[in-house]
Amino acid sequence: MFVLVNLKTYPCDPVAVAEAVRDVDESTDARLAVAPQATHLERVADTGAETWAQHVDPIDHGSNTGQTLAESVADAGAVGTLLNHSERRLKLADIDGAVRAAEHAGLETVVCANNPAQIGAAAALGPDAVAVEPPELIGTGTPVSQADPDIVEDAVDAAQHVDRDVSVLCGAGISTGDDVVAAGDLGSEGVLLASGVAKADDPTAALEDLVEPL
Ligand SMILES: O=C[C@H](O)COP(=O)(O)O
Repeated sequence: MFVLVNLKTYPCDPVAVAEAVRDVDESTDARLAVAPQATHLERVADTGAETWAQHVDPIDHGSNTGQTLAESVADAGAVGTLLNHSERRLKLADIDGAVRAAEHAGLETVVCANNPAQIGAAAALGPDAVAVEPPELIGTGTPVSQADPDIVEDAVDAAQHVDRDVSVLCGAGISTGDDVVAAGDLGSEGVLLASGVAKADDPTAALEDLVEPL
């Protein structure tokens, strides 16, 4: 299972969380990664933790003030990027452009979507993975795998119908090892989570709990 921890703009210490991700990753067969804010990418990557960007724009080098260039996040040490997160929605053409920009920079891609229909559309763009996240469950602590298991199974079916090479993650409210196991039982190959680790008093303990049953 892939456990991708999005730090959003939570007021946590990104380096401390990254060190916890690195250390727990070494103790499990699961794959762990962390997605800090763009300004923290280099410091986080320097810890040795697998580091992802939260977003890149569908642009090349040039006159794009204030935008995030895929090559720049790769230079900072990121190996992948989220795209179209529920809190950073893009138009379809821009998701397509951002997937191409990320690929050009050598970044792995996870395109987020709200529901199975959007997952099918996202999978058709050829990312490495898609992540289904019902927005109403994000940050609630109520796991999608428990509150809406059908959405995960339907997302897996939708993605496989389009492209069997596209992995499916699920997210929203995931915070325990049981949630991760339930996600896997529904056909998900990983989880995307944030508050369960970024807001934890002890991120290492939270991560250990997430991977303990794997
Ligand atoms: O990127 C992570 C997701 O939005 C899930 O957030 P959450 O784990 O706080 O529900």
